[in-house]
Amino acid sequence: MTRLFSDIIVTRAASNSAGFTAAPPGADRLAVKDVNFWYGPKQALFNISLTVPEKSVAAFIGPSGCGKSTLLRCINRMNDLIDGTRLGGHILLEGRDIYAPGLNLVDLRRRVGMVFQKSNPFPKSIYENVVYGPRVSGVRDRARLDHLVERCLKQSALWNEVKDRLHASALELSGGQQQRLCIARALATDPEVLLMDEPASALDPKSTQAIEDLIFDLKRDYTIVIVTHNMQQAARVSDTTAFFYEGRLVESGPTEQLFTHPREKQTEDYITGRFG
Ligand SMILES: Nc1ncnc2c1ncn2[C@@H]1O[C@H](COP(=O)(O)OP(=O)(O)OP(=O)(O)O)[C@@H](O)[C@H]1O
Repeated sequence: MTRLFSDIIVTRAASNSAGFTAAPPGADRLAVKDVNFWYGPKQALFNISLTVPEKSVAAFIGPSGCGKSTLLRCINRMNDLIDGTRLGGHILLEGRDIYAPGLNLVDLRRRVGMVFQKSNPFPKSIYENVVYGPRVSGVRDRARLDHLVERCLKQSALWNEVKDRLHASALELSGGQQQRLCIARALATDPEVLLMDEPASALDPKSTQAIEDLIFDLKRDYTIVIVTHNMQQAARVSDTTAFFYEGRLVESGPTEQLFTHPREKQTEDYITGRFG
């Protein structure tokens, strides 16, 4: 049995000033270990363990309500913002537990960027949207910010469409362009991991294709986790896939294997459209 979401590698090393460690050689970028999660009394995730290799795309799939987005939001501690939530287990970024006491949350969210289903640009210019995070972190140098804007908009394949109107409102962009702008904004803080919660589900086929092409390009530099309802999309963009059902991880592995030779009957029923 080949497993890309392989056994968890937990290695301790001296932490840097931000409370994180350098990646031990061969470590997965991200590891979820025995995670249980509750919204108040309701348990939404049960004993989830998986790993995501560096510079790859992992897709989370499964029927509505199975916990995909909940797990994604645990990876940058977005669920902390909801009263009454509780997590058991560990989520390791470069071998370091992101739920460890004293962890710097601002730094975590810089390192683990997030793109949502519905694009959410700020009501500011294109330029100001991209530089928002770096500005908050204190970057003031104009030349540096200009350079950053160009780099991030190029990385998000938006530069050619907006380079002549960087100071126009972001709200004037099309839905697909706004989503690419949100990706550029997420890239501006130099994340290592990008979380994407159904990033193309509100877009037309052409914009969806643009986002999928972009994900393919971005994995050269970033580790990406995408939640999607669209199984063709998971098959097209991801290297590994994890199938969830009712808060449990049913099966995970290389995408091609999971879609062609699923180990579990439940996975097969889902990917062949028998339920969900
Ligand atoms: N803020 C919340 N408070 C209470 N329960 C929640 C909250 N958010 C999600 N849940 C519950 O947790 C479970 C998992 O939800 P989640 O949104 O993670 O599923 P999902 O697989 O992403 O679904 P979808 O594909 O419909 O987005 C569901 O039963 C849902 O009702």
